[in-house]
Amino acid sequence: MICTRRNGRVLGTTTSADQSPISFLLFPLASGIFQKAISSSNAYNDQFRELVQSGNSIEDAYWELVVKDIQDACKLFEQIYDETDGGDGYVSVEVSPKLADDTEGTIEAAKWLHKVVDRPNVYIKIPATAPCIPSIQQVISHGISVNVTLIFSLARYEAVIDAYLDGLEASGLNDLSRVTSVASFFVSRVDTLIDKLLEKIGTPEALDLRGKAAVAQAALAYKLYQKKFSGPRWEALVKKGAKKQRLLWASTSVKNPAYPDTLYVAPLIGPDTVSTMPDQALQAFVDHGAVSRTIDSNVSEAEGIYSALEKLGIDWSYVGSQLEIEGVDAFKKSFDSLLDTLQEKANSLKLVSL
Ligand SMILES: O=C(CO)[C@@H](O)[C@H](O)[C@H](O)[C@H](O)COP(=O)(O)O
Repeated sequence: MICTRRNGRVLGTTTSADQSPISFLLFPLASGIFQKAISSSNAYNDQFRELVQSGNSIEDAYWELVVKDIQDACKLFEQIYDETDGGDGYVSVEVSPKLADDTEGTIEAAKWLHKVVDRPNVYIKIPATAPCIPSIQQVISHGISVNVTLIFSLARYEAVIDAYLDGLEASGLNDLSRVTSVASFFVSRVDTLIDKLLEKIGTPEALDLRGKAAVAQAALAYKLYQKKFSGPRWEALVKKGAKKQRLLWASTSVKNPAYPDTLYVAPLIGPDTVSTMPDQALQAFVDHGAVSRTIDSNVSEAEGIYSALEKLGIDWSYVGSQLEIEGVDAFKKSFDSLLDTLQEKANSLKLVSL
């Protein structure tokens, strides 16, 4: 397992049981990360001052700063991208979360970002909300690589895979090897919500299932991945160079301190998976984790847990929608708070904002 750090922050890692060498994959630039960088340093001051003084609104200035950062990061990772023939070395940048229910707006924003960043190793990050599923399909069909984020349920994950396959098929490209995607499946938040529901039920059986739902669902997601990326439909795309849409585990830090600190990393290791680990999860894994193929080592147990939860009255579709609402809301809040931070920066630099 190899990880990459910038300014002391772990950008991401991949773990795999049967691929060697294993290389770093993804630099996700989310608005929260950018906000931290901008508020805790003066590194952006000159560029920001120039942008606002030349008439840009705060939000336009944000996009200019982001595009420049993403281009720089893409350059940094270009070698990995080239060496792995476009398998690794991506940088991810998200469209505005305000567009999460706007199909057309998301398509336009993704095309714009892809055009202005103008680097082969950029992922345009789009949420897996129902209105954005057709956006993902369209964007892929234009040959743009996508990080699909905020996936919380198996049903939505299947729609995401279908959007990728449909998009590749609709692209009309003879060489599909440069159109790639990751599907960001969120893990720990599933337990956070389901544990609360189980505590409400309160029976010994329910309480015993706490802390098991998220990993079980992730294992079933991997089973679905294996099924969808095999068979005649997939083989026809492989002939044109198509690459599998890799499963990316997001939300991997443990939220309940009673749980093992590698709970959302150690059992989710398998070929073609990506684990995005914050410092806390990474340090725990480096300290006492072991790399071995675990993701499909006990699928029948995962199926048993999934259906036991259903029998207890846990509605997986409710869980998926509720987490999606909360996830989109958190992304929007983070984006708004980033713009507030930029406004404060403009005030402190005594710039007149528009
Ligand atoms: O959005 C993606 C990936 O697409 C995530 O990597 C995201 O940046 C972070 O991992 C998650 O937001 C962190 O989740 P959590 O620990 O706050 O539950």
